[in-house]
Amino acid sequence: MTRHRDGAAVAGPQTDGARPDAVPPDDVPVAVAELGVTLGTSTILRGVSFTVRRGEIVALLGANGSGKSTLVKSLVGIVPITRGHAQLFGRDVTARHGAVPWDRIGYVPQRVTSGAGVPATALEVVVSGLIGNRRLRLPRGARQRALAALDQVGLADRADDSVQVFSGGQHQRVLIARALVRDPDLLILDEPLAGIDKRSKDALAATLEALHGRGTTILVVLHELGELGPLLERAIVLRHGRVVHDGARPTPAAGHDTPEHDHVHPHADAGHRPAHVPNLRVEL
Ligand SMILES: Nc1ncnc2c1ncn2[C@@H]1O[C@H](COP(=O)(O)OP(=O)(O)OP(=O)(O)O)[C@@H](O)[C@H]1O
Repeated sequence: MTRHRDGAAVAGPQTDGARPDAVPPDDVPVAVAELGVTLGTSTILRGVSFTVRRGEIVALLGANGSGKSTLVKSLVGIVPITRGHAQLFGRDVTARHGAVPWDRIGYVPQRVTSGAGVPATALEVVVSGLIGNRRLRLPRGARQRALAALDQVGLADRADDSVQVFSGGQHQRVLIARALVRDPDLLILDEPLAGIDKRSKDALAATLEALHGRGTTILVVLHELGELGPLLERAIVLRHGRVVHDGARPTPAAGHDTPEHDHVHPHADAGHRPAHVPNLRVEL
């Protein structure tokens, strides 16, 4: 028995108008209902509800500290869910450690290097994405699958290079390849554009566009829309741990969609809003 309407979603009046009730639960990549997270004495997320349907590419936006990373970490079981429920492909990840359907999910965490201090090659790091279920044995064809994943991020020619010499952008692409090597149905990326060079941003945008074209569902945490802006069909905006917008991608105020912009300060962007995004202040 599911504990909330399958694919039930959506907080507040600004929803995307979806009618997910008819969709079978194992066909819904992400369904979150009234999710709350408290860490120590701080309530980080409260009453968060939304659904990501198969094949969607959805941005999770919000200012620093609004709870974006905590939300995706709670979905993949890194941070415990205190209240409400979350399902990935119909599996209740609220329930217990191990409930996350890793065979269908690729996760790229925020700001980590792919093999700091380890003399691993790009291929070895990507192959590690095939290790799971507490077994160290690699499946048949692991090398070819890892090479294909590296090819998807434009690094096939660097497969045998040590990741210790890679730039931040190249590390990010290796980590994305590590997430892609299992051919996931749902890809979750936390700030993949942060601190990477323009070439890697363009490569990432091309990779995500190709994945989206093949039907992969993508949930991506972002500070700035940047190179990914044209791809994004929908945005969920968090503020102080709550969903304040779920629908059309907001248009940032002039100058706010550049890598140089400092997104931390509050501002009102009312004069730059498109008409179809009503009453929305977005701190990007
Ligand atoms: N383990 C923790 N214990 C207590 N508070 C935490 C913990 N992890 C994060 N927080 C707090 O939760 C809030 C949300 O953090 P989170 O990293 O989810 O925000 P974010 O929107 O991803 O921000 P950023 O864009 O800076 O990464 C912040 O105030 C942060 O200090």
